[in-house]
Amino acid sequence: MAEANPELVSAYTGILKNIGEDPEREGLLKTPARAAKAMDFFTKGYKEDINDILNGAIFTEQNDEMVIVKNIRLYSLCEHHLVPFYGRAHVGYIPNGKIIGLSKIARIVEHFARRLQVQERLTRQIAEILEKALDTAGVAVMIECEHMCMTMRGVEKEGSSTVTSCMLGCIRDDHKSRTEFLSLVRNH
Ligand SMILES: Nc1nc2c(ncn2[C@@H]2O[C@H](COP(=O)(O)OP(=O)(O)OP(=O)(O)O)[C@@H](O)[C@H]2O)c(=O)[nH]1
Ligand SMILES: [Zn+2]
Repeated sequence: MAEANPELVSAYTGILKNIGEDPEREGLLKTPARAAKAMDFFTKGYKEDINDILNGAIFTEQNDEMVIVKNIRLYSLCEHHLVPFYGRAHVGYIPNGKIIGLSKIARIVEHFARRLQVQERLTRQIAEILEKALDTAGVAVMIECEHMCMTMRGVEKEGSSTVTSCMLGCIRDDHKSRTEFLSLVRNH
Protein backbone atom coordinates (compact mmCIF):
# COMPACT_ATOMS: atom_id res chain seq x y z
CA MET A 1 0.00 0.00 0.00
CA ALA A 2 1.18 3.55 -0.78
CA GLU A 3 2.85 5.59 1.94
CA ALA A 4 0.63 7.97 3.88
CA ASN A 5 0.64 11.61 2.72
CA PRO A 6 3.08 13.34 5.17
CA GLU A 7 1.04 16.56 5.36
CA LEU A 8 -2.09 14.63 6.25
CA VAL A 9 -0.11 12.65 8.84
CA SER A 10 1.11 15.82 10.50
CA ALA A 11 -2.41 17.31 10.37
CA TYR A 12 -3.74 14.24 12.23
CA THR A 13 -0.91 14.50 14.77
CA GLY A 14 -2.11 18.07 15.37
CA ILE A 15 -5.68 16.87 15.80
CA LEU A 16 -4.59 14.29 18.39
CA LYS A 17 -2.71 16.97 20.34
CA ASN A 18 -5.61 19.40 20.12
CA ILE A 19 -8.17 16.97 21.49
CA GLY A 20 -5.89 16.47 24.51
CA GLU A 21 -4.33 13.18 23.47
CA ASP A 22 -0.69 12.18 23.55
CA PRO A 23 0.39 11.20 20.00
CA GLU A 24 3.52 9.58 21.51
CA ARG A 25 1.66 6.99 23.54
CA GLU A 26 2.01 3.47 22.24
CA GLY A 27 -1.55 2.97 20.99
CA LEU A 28 -1.46 6.17 18.95
CA LEU A 29 2.02 5.96 17.42
CA LYS A 30 0.77 4.80 14.04
CA THR A 31 -2.64 6.46 14.24
CA PRO A 32 -1.85 9.63 12.22
CA ALA A 33 -0.50 7.48 9.37
CA ARG A 34 -3.46 5.09 9.54
CA ALA A 35 -5.95 7.97 9.68
CA ALA A 36 -4.22 9.68 6.74
CA LYS A 37 -4.52 6.52 4.65
CA ALA A 38 -8.15 6.10 5.68
CA MET A 39 -8.95 9.70 4.71
CA ASP A 40 -7.17 9.17 1.39
CA PHE A 41 -9.45 6.20 0.78
CA PHE A 42 -12.60 8.04 1.86
CA THR A 43 -11.79 10.74 -0.70
CA LYS A 44 -10.28 8.60 -3.45
CA GLY A 45 -12.86 9.90 -5.93
CA TYR A 46 -10.83 13.11 -6.30
CA LYS A 47 -7.90 11.18 -7.74
CA GLU A 48 -9.87 9.01 -10.15
CA ASP A 49 -10.62 9.93 -13.74
CA ILE A 50 -14.27 9.18 -14.54
CA ASN A 51 -13.22 8.32 -18.11
CA ASP A 52 -11.18 5.37 -16.80
CA ILE A 53 -14.44 4.02 -15.38
CA LEU A 54 -16.52 4.66 -18.48
CA ASN A 55 -14.05 3.82 -21.24
CA GLY A 56 -14.59 0.44 -22.79
CA ALA A 57 -17.79 -0.30 -20.88
CA ILE A 58 -20.34 1.42 -23.11
CA PHE A 59 -21.98 -0.79 -25.73
CA THR A 60 -24.33 -0.21 -28.63
CA GLU A 61 -27.65 -1.95 -27.98
CA GLN A 62 -31.15 -1.30 -29.24
CA ASN A 63 -32.99 -1.70 -25.96
CA ASP A 64 -35.36 0.99 -24.83
CA GLU A 65 -36.60 -0.58 -21.61
CA MET A 66 -35.71 0.82 -18.21
CA VAL A 67 -32.60 -0.66 -16.55
CA ILE A 68 -32.34 -0.32 -12.77
CA VAL A 69 -29.48 -1.20 -10.43
CA LYS A 70 -30.79 -0.85 -6.93
CA ASN A 71 -29.46 -1.05 -3.38
CA ILE A 72 -25.94 0.09 -4.24
CA ARG A 73 -24.32 0.54 -0.83
CA LEU A 74 -22.52 3.83 -0.45
CA TYR A 75 -20.38 5.60 2.12
CA SER A 76 -19.60 9.27 1.82
CA LEU A 77 -18.43 12.15 4.01
CA CYS A 78 -20.64 15.11 4.83
CA GLU A 79 -18.83 18.23 3.68
CA HIS A 80 -20.08 20.25 6.65
CA HIS A 81 -18.82 18.07 9.48
CA LEU A 82 -16.50 15.51 7.83
CA VAL A 83 -18.50 12.68 9.36
CA PRO A 84 -19.98 9.80 7.37
CA PHE A 85 -23.31 9.53 5.71
CA TYR A 86 -24.15 6.17 4.29
CA GLY A 87 -26.97 4.26 2.70
CA ARG A 88 -28.12 3.02 -0.66
CA ALA A 89 -28.44 4.35 -4.16
CA HIS A 90 -30.95 3.21 -6.76
CA VAL A 91 -30.00 4.09 -10.31
CA GLY A 92 -32.20 3.68 -13.37
CA TYR A 93 -32.03 4.76 -16.98
CA ILE A 94 -33.81 4.31 -20.27
CA PRO A 95 -31.24 3.67 -23.02
CA ASN A 96 -31.17 5.47 -26.31
CA GLY A 97 -28.88 3.21 -28.37
CA LYS A 98 -26.19 2.73 -25.72
CA ILE A 99 -25.96 0.70 -22.53
CA ILE A 100 -23.25 0.56 -19.85
CA GLY A 101 -21.70 -2.37 -17.96
CA LEU A 102 -23.75 -2.77 -14.79
CA SER A 103 -20.78 -2.79 -12.43
CA LYS A 104 -19.80 0.61 -13.84
CA ILE A 105 -22.99 2.09 -12.44
CA ALA A 106 -21.84 1.04 -8.96
CA ARG A 107 -18.35 2.42 -9.75
CA ILE A 108 -19.87 5.76 -10.77
CA VAL A 109 -21.70 5.90 -7.42
CA GLU A 110 -18.41 5.11 -5.66
CA HIS A 111 -16.53 7.76 -7.67
CA PHE A 112 -18.85 10.56 -6.56
CA ALA A 113 -19.46 9.24 -3.02
CA ARG A 114 -15.77 9.01 -2.13
CA ARG A 115 -15.24 12.72 -1.52
CA LEU A 116 -16.75 15.49 0.58
CA GLN A 117 -20.38 15.69 -0.40
CA VAL A 118 -23.92 16.80 0.21
CA GLN A 119 -26.44 14.14 -0.65
CA GLU A 120 -28.29 16.32 -3.17
CA ARG A 121 -25.14 16.99 -5.22
CA LEU A 122 -24.09 13.33 -5.10
CA THR A 123 -27.51 12.36 -6.46
CA ARG A 124 -27.36 14.89 -9.29
CA GLN A 125 -23.75 14.11 -10.28
CA ILE A 126 -24.56 10.43 -10.75
CA ALA A 127 -27.62 11.24 -12.88
CA GLU A 128 -25.80 13.83 -15.00
CA ILE A 129 -22.78 11.68 -15.81
CA LEU A 130 -25.03 8.83 -16.97
CA GLU A 131 -27.09 11.17 -19.11
CA LYS A 132 -23.93 12.63 -20.66
CA ALA A 133 -22.02 9.38 -21.18
CA LEU A 134 -24.93 7.36 -22.60
CA ASP A 135 -27.04 10.10 -24.15
CA THR A 136 -29.92 8.41 -22.34
CA ALA A 137 -33.62 8.89 -23.01
CA GLY A 138 -34.06 9.31 -19.26
CA VAL A 139 -32.24 8.83 -15.95
CA ALA A 140 -33.41 8.51 -12.36
CA VAL A 141 -31.30 8.35 -9.22
CA MET A 142 -32.70 7.95 -5.73
CA ILE A 143 -30.49 7.89 -2.65
CA GLU A 144 -31.48 7.07 0.93
CA CYS A 145 -28.89 7.80 3.62
CA GLU A 146 -28.39 8.15 7.32
CA HIS A 147 -26.27 11.19 8.18
CA MET A 148 -24.11 10.64 11.24
CA CYS A 149 -23.96 14.42 11.72
CA MET A 150 -27.67 14.11 12.56
CA THR A 151 -27.43 10.96 14.66
CA MET A 152 -24.19 10.85 16.67
CA ARG A 153 -24.07 14.65 17.15
CA GLY A 154 -26.17 17.76 16.50
CA VAL A 155 -29.86 17.11 16.54
CA GLU A 156 -29.21 13.41 17.46
CA LYS A 157 -32.11 11.87 15.58
CA GLU A 158 -31.17 8.21 15.47
CA GLY A 159 -32.80 6.31 12.62
CA SER A 160 -33.75 9.35 10.56
CA SER A 161 -33.00 8.98 6.90
CA THR A 162 -32.79 11.42 4.03
CA VAL A 163 -34.14 10.60 0.59
CA THR A 164 -33.03 12.55 -2.47
CA SER A 165 -33.80 12.02 -6.12
CA CYS A 166 -32.78 13.40 -9.46
CA MET A 167 -34.78 12.59 -12.59
CA LEU A 168 -33.78 13.71 -16.05
CA GLY A 169 -35.23 13.43 -19.55
CA CYS A 170 -38.30 11.28 -20.13
CA ILE A 171 -38.26 9.85 -16.60
CA ARG A 172 -38.76 13.36 -15.27
CA ASP A 173 -41.34 14.33 -17.88
CA ASP A 174 -43.30 11.13 -18.37
CA HIS A 175 -45.54 10.14 -15.46
CA LYS A 176 -45.55 6.45 -16.48
CA SER A 177 -41.72 6.14 -16.54
CA ARG A 178 -41.42 7.95 -13.25
CA THR A 179 -44.00 5.68 -11.61
CA GLU A 180 -42.27 2.61 -13.06
CA PHE A 181 -38.95 3.68 -11.53
CA LEU A 182 -40.48 4.50 -8.16
CA SER A 183 -42.44 1.28 -7.93
CA LEU A 184 -39.43 -0.84 -8.94
CA VAL A 185 -37.10 0.75 -6.37
CA ARG A 186 -39.68 0.72 -3.58
CA ASN A 187 -40.35 -2.94 -4.08
CA HIS A 188 -37.52 -4.27 -1.91
N1 LIG B 1 -28.93 19.62 2.49
C1 LIG B 1 -28.00 18.90 3.12
N2 LIG B 1 -27.65 19.27 4.35
C2 LIG B 1 -26.72 18.53 4.97
C3 LIG B 1 -26.12 17.41 4.41
N3 LIG B 1 -25.24 16.89 5.32
C4 LIG B 1 -25.32 17.69 6.39
N4 LIG B 1 -26.20 18.69 6.22
C5 LIG B 1 -26.65 19.80 7.06
O1 LIG B 1 -25.79 20.89 7.00
C6 LIG B 1 -26.22 21.82 7.98
C7 LIG B 1 -25.09 22.64 8.51
O2 LIG B 1 -25.71 23.58 9.33
P1 LIG B 1 -24.98 24.50 10.41
O3 LIG B 1 -26.03 25.17 11.23
O4 LIG B 1 -23.95 25.32 9.72
O5 LIG B 1 -24.17 23.41 11.24
P2 LIG B 1 -24.42 22.89 12.72
O6 LIG B 1 -24.44 24.01 13.69
O7 LIG B 1 -23.39 21.83 12.96
O8 LIG B 1 -25.87 22.29 12.60
P3 LIG B 1 -26.56 21.09 13.38
O9 LIG B 1 -26.22 19.84 12.64
O10 LIG B 1 -28.03 21.41 13.33
O11 LIG B 1 -26.01 21.07 14.78
C8 LIG B 1 -26.94 20.97 9.03
O12 LIG B 1 -28.30 21.31 8.99
C9 LIG B 1 -26.74 19.53 8.52
O13 LIG B 1 -27.82 18.67 8.84
C10 LIG B 1 -26.52 17.05 3.09
O14 LIG B 1 -26.04 16.08 2.49
N5 LIG B 1 -27.45 17.82 2.50
ZN1 LIG C 1 -22.89 16.97 8.43
